[in-house]
Amino acid sequence: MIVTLTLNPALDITYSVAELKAGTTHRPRVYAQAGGKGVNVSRTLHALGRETVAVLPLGGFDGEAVRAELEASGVPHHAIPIAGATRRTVTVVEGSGLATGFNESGPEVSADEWAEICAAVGSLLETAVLDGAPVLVLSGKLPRGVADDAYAELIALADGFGVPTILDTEGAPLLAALAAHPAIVKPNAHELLDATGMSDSRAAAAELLERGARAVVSSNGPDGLTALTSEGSWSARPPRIEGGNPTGAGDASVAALAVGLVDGSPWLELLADAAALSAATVLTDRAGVFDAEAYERFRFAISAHPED
Ligand SMILES: O=P(O)(O)OC[C@H]1O[C@](O)(CO)[C@@H](O)[C@H]1O
Repeated sequence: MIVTLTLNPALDITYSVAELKAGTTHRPRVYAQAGGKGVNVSRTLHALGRETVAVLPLGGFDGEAVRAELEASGVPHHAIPIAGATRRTVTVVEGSGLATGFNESGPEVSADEWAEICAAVGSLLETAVLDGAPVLVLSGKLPRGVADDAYAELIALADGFGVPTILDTEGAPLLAALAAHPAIVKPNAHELLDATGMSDSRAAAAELLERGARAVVSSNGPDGLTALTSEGSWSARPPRIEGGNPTGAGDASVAALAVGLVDGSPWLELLADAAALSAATVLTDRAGVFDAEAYERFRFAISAHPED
């Protein structure tokens, strides 16, 4: 069982246009679906036939739309009602594959709502532990009202059940979480440099390891993924893709990392799979949706290699 938690979910809207031209009117192709990083991870895992549940606070009109879409698409979920209104995230994707995002900041989560979220995660993990070896995935930006050490608190909670965590976030919440020893942190290259204030990715990943992460996997778009642990470093590069939609490609790699953690896969296999799933996600118009045929092809074509 892979439990994902998206503290600031969204009604994810994708506008596909040939080219974005400021100051003009566009008539886009539109997709609207439940989103936020952890939701995309659960959607991917569900499509892979893996057991998952997406935990998310929901409120307001768009929160209802998110809930209805999750019901319709069959992604297992556990919603915690909140007073604030769930946000929208809008991505405009051009034919070239260039994606421009507009991520609203989202609602405030009260202290009581935060306590309910923690209790829900705790009881899901407690049950999941009885059924096997679960993993907890923590993804995305924190909502207002929740302290920067929220992820640290959740990692400690999971640790109490012996459950490893994968964390995909940025900035202060990422840094605050490291001392709680997440099994894997997955910042993208920009977030990695931004969090550490460094200019070299390898040194920045080493810094996160030094501060407590057990493994650092950084994603760098078409350049692929690099993992760093105390045992070594490995990289995998996806095939070159023209066009598509890169939104949610990082979430697909987190889904693959979670599967690898559950299965106990070696890093070479795990990274190659993450690069393949993420590339197969770029090929589709929608975040959190991958091209199954391409995924099978890429899995055999991509191999990871150790870094010096
Ligand atoms: O939590 P944020 O960092 O604002 O990211 C949310 C967004 O990220 C995505 O999951 C893509 O990774 C979008 O679907 C969108 O909902």
